[in-house]
Amino acid sequence: MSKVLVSDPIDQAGIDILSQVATVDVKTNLKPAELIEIIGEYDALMIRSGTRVTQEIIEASTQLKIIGRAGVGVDNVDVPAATRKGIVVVNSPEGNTIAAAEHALAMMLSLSRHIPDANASVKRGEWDRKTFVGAEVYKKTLGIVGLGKIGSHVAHVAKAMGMKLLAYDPFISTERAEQIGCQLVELDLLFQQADYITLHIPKTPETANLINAKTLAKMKPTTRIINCARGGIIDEAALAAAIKEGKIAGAALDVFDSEPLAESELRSLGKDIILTPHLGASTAEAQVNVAIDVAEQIRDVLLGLPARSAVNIPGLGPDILEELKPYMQLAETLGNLVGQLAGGRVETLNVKLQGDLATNKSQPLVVAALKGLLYQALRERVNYVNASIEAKERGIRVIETRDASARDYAGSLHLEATGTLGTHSVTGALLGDKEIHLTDVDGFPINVPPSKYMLFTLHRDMPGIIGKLGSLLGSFNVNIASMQVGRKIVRGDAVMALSIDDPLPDGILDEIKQVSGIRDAYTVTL
Ligand SMILES: NC(=O)C1=CN([C@@H]2O[C@H](COP(=O)(O)OP(=O)(O)OC[C@H]3O[C@@H](n4cnc5c(N)ncnc54)[C@H](O)[C@@H]3O)[C@@H](O)[C@H]2O)C=CC1
Ligand SMILES: O=C(O)C(=O)COP(=O)(O)O
Repeated sequence: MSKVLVSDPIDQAGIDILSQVATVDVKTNLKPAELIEIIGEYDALMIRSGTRVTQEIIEASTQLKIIGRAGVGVDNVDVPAATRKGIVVVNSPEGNTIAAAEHALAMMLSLSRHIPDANASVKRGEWDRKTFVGAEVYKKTLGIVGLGKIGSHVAHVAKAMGMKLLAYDPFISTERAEQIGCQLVELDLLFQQADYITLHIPKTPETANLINAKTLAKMKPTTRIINCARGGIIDEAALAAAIKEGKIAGAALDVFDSEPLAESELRSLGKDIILTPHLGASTAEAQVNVAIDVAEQIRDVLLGLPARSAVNIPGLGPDILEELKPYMQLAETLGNLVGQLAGGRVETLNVKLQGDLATNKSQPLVVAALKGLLYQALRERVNYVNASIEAKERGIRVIETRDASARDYAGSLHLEATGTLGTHSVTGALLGDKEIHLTDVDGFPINVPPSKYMLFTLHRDMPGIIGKLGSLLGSFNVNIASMQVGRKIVRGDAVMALSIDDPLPDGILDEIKQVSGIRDAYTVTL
């Protein structure tokens, strides 16, 4: 039975799902050294933001197949290191959207009305109505940095509160922003005009320290900043200084450069700052959502099925996966086949998407073809996660072309591998949307479903050759399940594709190549 380590608190609903397929150990607050010591036992790791999955931890794993982040941000996981090791990293892109957006909105209103400090003062026995005079958000300008899932929900609610919305997000269109009721502007303009700035971006090298002394200087003395995205997007020392010097009015922070927040100037800024301990996703509803979402993906991967929200399988979202699933199998089979026909070291793989496939998102199909191509060399170590990296490290050049006019089949895939031993090609299509058929080998038209053991010959199309091959195989007790010849002209060159019931015994391939008229022969295991 597989073993799953849950190293941060997650909802029981997730544990229940994992328990269907695995032994689940919940061990929270592990020190890095403790995690390194035990990670070798586990097939899956489930975390939230509390566990840092570093390169050392990933390298110490020996059978880890999946890291599941019960939340959105995967900045606490060394994703490139996981990718190199073929470990799929999944998250829950939508499970806590509402929770995080509502926390940001709650922070904005709390900061405007000094609710935390006013509450604390009443609880101390005071009745101070002067100190806590606030500001309204109605008709104020909210600058949203990052108009993704959380930013969009914040926009939706803020709009209903009568706020004017500016947004900065270089990856979304003006039309989309307008649909959400936001005016897309440059960052500088947002900094200059916003009364409230709320951050909803991932932490990346581009966004680290986005709010710093220089950008803070562009803001109005009445500006309030809300960060429920990630620590490190704000330079905390610069922010504390700006609030102290009255350059901006205040800030509400849920996330910090280093968590838990250690000694910090931020704690000394009174009612102009609100600090919460990374609570954005901490609602009962969100925790159930993310736990189920991620546990289901871990369960699926442990059962050998694909994950729906893998962050390190390029271009493979759930909708695309659904649409391309049968073609992924086709691409993988063809990659495996052409790799075996080419033998030796493959230097170039041409991937041609034909017919309807020419209009599809091709990246997953290319990855699947590479996975198939590398299977002989890497066996189970190659998967959708690391196939592209492994190919790159082996110097395999991938050329992708499209031909929408190829109409023999609704959609077909043509792979051509050139390596140290020459060039070979295969084409395949799906019949009835499901069944894989090989439709061409080395330029010769055929129509056969692939089988586990196959034999291909390149020969001269002449009488008697099929009989000779048949009796030779028979003398070695090899049973032929099906056989088909593909030729372009009568008595010219031809290809024979045979499905056989068992692997070809040693030595027989050389004898086949000696048969007069047979120029070459290849045995393939799929
Ligand atoms: N405090 C908490 O507990 C929680 C925090 N989060 C954090 O909130 C953030 C946003 O989450 P979602 O909205 O779900 O993600 P999302 O992926 O839907 O949206 C992020 C948006 O940021 C934009 N973006 C990326 N780089 C940018 C840049 N350099 N400048 C401006 N925009 C940029 C993207 O185009 C995208 O539209 C993430 O960092 C996530 O980790 C999420 C959930 C809970
Ligand atoms: O989902 C996210 O990105 C979060 O920041 C939530 O973090 P958490 O799971 O509450 O530790």
